[in-house]
Amino acid sequence: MASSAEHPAALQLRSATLAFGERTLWDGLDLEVQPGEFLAVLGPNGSGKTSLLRVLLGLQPLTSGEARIGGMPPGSRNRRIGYIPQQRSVEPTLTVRGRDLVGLGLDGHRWGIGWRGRQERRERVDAALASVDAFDFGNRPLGLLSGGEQQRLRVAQALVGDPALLLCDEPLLSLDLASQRMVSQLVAGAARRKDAAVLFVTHEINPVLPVVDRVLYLVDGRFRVGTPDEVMTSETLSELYRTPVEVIRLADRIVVVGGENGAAAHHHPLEETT
Ligand SMILES: Nc1ncnc2c1ncn2[C@@H]1O[C@H](COP(=O)(O)OP(=O)(O)OP(=O)(O)O)[C@@H](O)[C@H]1O
Repeated sequence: MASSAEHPAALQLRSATLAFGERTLWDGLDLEVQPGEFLAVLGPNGSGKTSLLRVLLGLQPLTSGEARIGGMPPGSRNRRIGYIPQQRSVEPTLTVRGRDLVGLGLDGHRWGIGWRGRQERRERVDAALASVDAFDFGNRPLGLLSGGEQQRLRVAQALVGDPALLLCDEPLLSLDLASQRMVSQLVAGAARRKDAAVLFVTHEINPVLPVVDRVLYLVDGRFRVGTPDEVMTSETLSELYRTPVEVIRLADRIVVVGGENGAAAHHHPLEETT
């Protein structure tokens, strides 16, 4: 559906440029993401993926161009944005419970006050825990949970406020392959049910391939947006990396080989195929 004043895109960038001093991260980026759409953001280290999320969170102004979230400037509708940070393990001694972490996602919402508010809050946290299948370990201390379990709780925290846009910053890092797939499916399933758009920054496309609608691939100031079939080709990646890169389809996986400046290393093909 085309966006309009009544049905604004979940997110819109027009001629968006971000530069730090002499260094331009991306230039003239036009992008529209519709409610319910899942966009994977790929690119090597330093290509500006996290900076893009910071722009959308209203933490980083664009150098030029325009950004809109649900038709509004970034920063003005942050309550309708869910954010999943990079996976990192918490201290084993951390005694905060999973459900308390999820509840933080509701802070600032109107149902936080009074008995009725507390009741509604509990119901929402319960529903979010159930949606990521974390009910069994929601009462256990965070520090005693596995990385995958912790990340499921971060997904629940991001979803509990009913976001229209979900920003995920490499939420799969350091998870094993099974957990990577599970977290990707949970995010995509929950977002589709609620018609939320997803921007999913990832080093590896394979765990999200079954759920991705389009890919934004950033390399050294250049970028390409399209379906995985359009972007994840030898031709397109060779253009983006400015060196021969070969993309091989193996059943339902994409393997990237070659590339002198790190295309293949960035995709960890060996790790992915073993
Ligand atoms: N506020 C800032 N001032 C100056 N340079 C910055 C600022 N924020 C980010 N950068 C630089 O911009 C570049 C892109 O950073 P960013 O974190 O967006 O990349 P990334 O694609 O997310 O990388 P990674 O995959 O390593 O997380 C980096 O070289 C970073 O040092």
